[in-house]
Amino acid sequence: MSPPAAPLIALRDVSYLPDDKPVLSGITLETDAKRIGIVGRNGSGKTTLARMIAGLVAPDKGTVRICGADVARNRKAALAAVGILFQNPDHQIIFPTVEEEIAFGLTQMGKNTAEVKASVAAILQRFGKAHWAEAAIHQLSQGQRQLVCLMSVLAMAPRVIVLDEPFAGLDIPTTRQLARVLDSLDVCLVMITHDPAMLDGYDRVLWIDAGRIVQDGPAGPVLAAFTEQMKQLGGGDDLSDLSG
Ligand SMILES: Nc1ncnc2c1ncn2[C@@H]1O[C@H](COP(=O)(O)OP(=O)(O)OP(=O)(O)O)[C@@H](O)[C@H]1O
Repeated sequence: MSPPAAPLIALRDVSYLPDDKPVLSGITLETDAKRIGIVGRNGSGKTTLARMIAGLVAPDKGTVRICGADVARNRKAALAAVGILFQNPDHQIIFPTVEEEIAFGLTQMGKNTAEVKASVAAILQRFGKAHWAEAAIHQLSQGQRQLVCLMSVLAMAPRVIVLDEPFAGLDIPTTRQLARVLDSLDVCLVMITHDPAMLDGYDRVLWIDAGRIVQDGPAGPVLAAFTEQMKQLGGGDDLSDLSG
């Protein structure tokens, strides 16, 4: 009998304490769910958690494994297991043309020149964007640049994709088009958002506050409780959270 497959996502008692400041505390999440949402107020730790799941931030305590790989320590395994899409495509893009940008991650994974070329062509073809290959990225719109980032991630065929508010700053049609692309993907999506509607139909939602999980469960009840509390807080006049 073969050993049981490792969970898609396994965070065990994870904490992150830069300069002894608890940004994340005691986060545990073990799941094979395909659609996971993360909600929470500004500064609650969502982006830090996203970066940790993607292996870009190492925990000070606990372990983060994606498909069995310790993503902070094994970067090559991390690249194959998990991809991340940031809110602002300009924080992700480093190359001047679309094909160079998509090729980068594939090269990092150790693929040879022919494999990289074939994968870049295949992903552009899949999205009907073969004509973008040599396009200058800075001449594309923000939505188009976000699509380049998504294609770069998908070309690497990760099992898990972390999305950190991927629609912020995009117009309604672009948001809906990209959301449909994401919905159609047979991969695990971990979506961070301030918009509960984006998590409609999700399997599981984590609500984090001050770096801790305050609720973790099916989307319906967690989002209802979260929305209610956000409305209550928004109804008050206390701006102390925003004081510098
Ligand atoms: N390396 C670090 N050193 C010190 N503080 C940090 C570090 N990383 C994150 N923080 C702090 O941790 C808190 C959580 O930040 P994070 O960006 O994860 O929150 P967030 O929930 O994504 O916020 P937002 O919704 O506003 O994007 C912030 O106060 C941030 O300044």
